[in-house]
Amino acid sequence: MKKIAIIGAGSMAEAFISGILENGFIDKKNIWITNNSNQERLANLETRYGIQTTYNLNELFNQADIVMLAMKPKDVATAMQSIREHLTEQMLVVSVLAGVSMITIETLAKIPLPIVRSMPNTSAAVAKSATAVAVNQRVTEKQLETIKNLFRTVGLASFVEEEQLDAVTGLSGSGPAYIYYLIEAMEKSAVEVGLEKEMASELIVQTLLGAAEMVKNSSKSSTQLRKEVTSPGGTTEAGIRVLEEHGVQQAFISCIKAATAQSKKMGAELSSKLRTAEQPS
Ligand SMILES: NC(=O)C1=CN([C@@H]2O[C@H](COP(=O)(O)OP(=O)(O)OC[C@H]3O[C@@H](n4cnc5c(N)ncnc54)[C@H](OP(=O)(O)O)[C@@H]3O)[C@@H](O)[C@H]2O)C=CC1
Ligand SMILES: O=C(O)[C@@H]1CCC=N1
Repeated sequence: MKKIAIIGAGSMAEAFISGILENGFIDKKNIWITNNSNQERLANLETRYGIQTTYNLNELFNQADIVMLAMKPKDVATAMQSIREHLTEQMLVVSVLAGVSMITIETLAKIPLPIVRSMPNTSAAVAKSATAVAVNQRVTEKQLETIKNLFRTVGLASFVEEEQLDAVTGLSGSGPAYIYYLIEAMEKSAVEVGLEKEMASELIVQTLLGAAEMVKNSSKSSTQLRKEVTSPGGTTEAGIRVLEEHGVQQAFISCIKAATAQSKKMGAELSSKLRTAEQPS
């Protein structure tokens, strides 16, 4: 049975744990987690999921097969400094960090390691993450199998080139937030057009699920499916005209480009900081 040690106990780590436990891929006795200092958060996770929490790094890393890095990118250098003496070349390091390259992680670890750079999303909590994964050349065939199983336990997982991960981050890593933003707008408008909140919420969710299933299962493009809803001179046409007038589609395109650029920027800033720190003064 695999043991996983998770460093960082925030939203992404919790979504992952919840998804893993739902499918029983790793037993809760073998899911270990730590954070920086928020003891209350660890106690809460322990109570809710029955997983193991500790600030004792010997206990955390003892016989760990997988080490998951789940802190914010800005905290990775400090975190790696405290954990690196516990890492061994046999441990598979799985990062979910936006923007941070495998080379940066290896530089911080100071030892050669099998590394997986992934970009899941918080829908891992309901086993519906859209995850993209890149691996370095030290990852063995057996570890590759483990990774496939791990990520497929929490949703869909595709292997990509590392260069593509910033774009994946802008698209599907941040993606749930764009959809929640749309839902927020639909909820507000539902009340304004006179619908009761709870009922409107059910209609919105079902509409999104239905549209997603249609795109997934139909041979028609999303454009074609949209056109089929839009009767000439009808309600949809009136609504879409307003979206077009406000440049909503273009705004979404710019949004995904901005998020992609931010992922690249965070990674570049971190590696430039590391280079500066390495230079002799
Ligand atoms: N949220 C999301 O939708 C997604 C996030 N990600 C990536 O996941 C990572 C985590 O994001 P998220 O869960 O949202 O972040 P959160 O801010 O919710 O959680 C960050 C966690 O990291 C811990 N931490 C900070 N410094 C250290 C340290 N030195 N040692 C150990 N733990 C530390 C914090 O502990 P404490 O509370 O004690 O300070 C906290 O538990 C990020 O790198 C992000 O890019 C990827 C995909 C989606
Ligand atoms: O906002 C962020 O930086 C993280 C990465 C992808 C989703 N959340």
